[in-house]
Amino acid sequence: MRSVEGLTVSGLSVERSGRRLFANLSFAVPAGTALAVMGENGIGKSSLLRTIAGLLPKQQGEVGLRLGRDDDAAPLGERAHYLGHSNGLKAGLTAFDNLEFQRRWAMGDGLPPAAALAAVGLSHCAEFPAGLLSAGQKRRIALASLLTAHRPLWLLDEPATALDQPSETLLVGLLEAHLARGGLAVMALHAPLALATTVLRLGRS
Ligand SMILES: Nc1ncnc2c1ncn2[C@@H]1O[C@H](COP(=O)(O)OP(=O)(O)OP(=O)(O)O)[C@@H](O)[C@H]1O
Repeated sequence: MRSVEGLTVSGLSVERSGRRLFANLSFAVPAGTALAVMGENGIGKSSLLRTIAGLLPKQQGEVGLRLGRDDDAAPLGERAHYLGHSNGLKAGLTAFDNLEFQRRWAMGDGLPPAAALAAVGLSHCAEFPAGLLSAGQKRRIALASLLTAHRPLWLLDEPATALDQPSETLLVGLLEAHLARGGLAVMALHAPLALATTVLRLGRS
């Protein structure tokens, strides 16, 4: 596959527990665009995202992120945010402290926690322990963490889970701003978002 400025996946094969999920999968996600990975439960959407993030081994193939920047040679995982089904929040820490922790852990050069909370409309929850927040509020805190460190590739597994319609609109706004800055997104989705995406539909081989 011809290399593009963006994410390139070529000839990817992944197995879990000895069962092949997909083989020889190739696609490209140009900078400034989003890819929606769709398909039935258990088909391998999360596994694909985790493989791109470097969290799961691949049997064959290549995954590369080239953006024409100085850090092109850096590990992809250091240039990506991965948001899985779990929000990755520490229940006993406040919303603010969760974001501060994640910002430091990612050596973040993005928004400070107060601004990230404001961006997802949760300034009033700053001092709440994350464990006491509602499911949708937790998801919004997880989305706020994307803003605390500039990373070009967002790997989002069903990012709209637990979000009400206004929050889903907020998510789309965050994505649009990220893509407008030349970022990329690969998302596992069951229902399309109100956002222009290319669709990769995984099926049984
Ligand atoms: N830790 C694991 N060990 C072994 N097999 C696993 C593991 N996690 C998932 N699998 C298997 O890998 C397959 C793909 O799972 P995956 O979570 O990638 O699917 P998915 O398309 O994201 O599903 P869903 O829409 O339900 O979230 C499933 O058959 C699942 O049972």
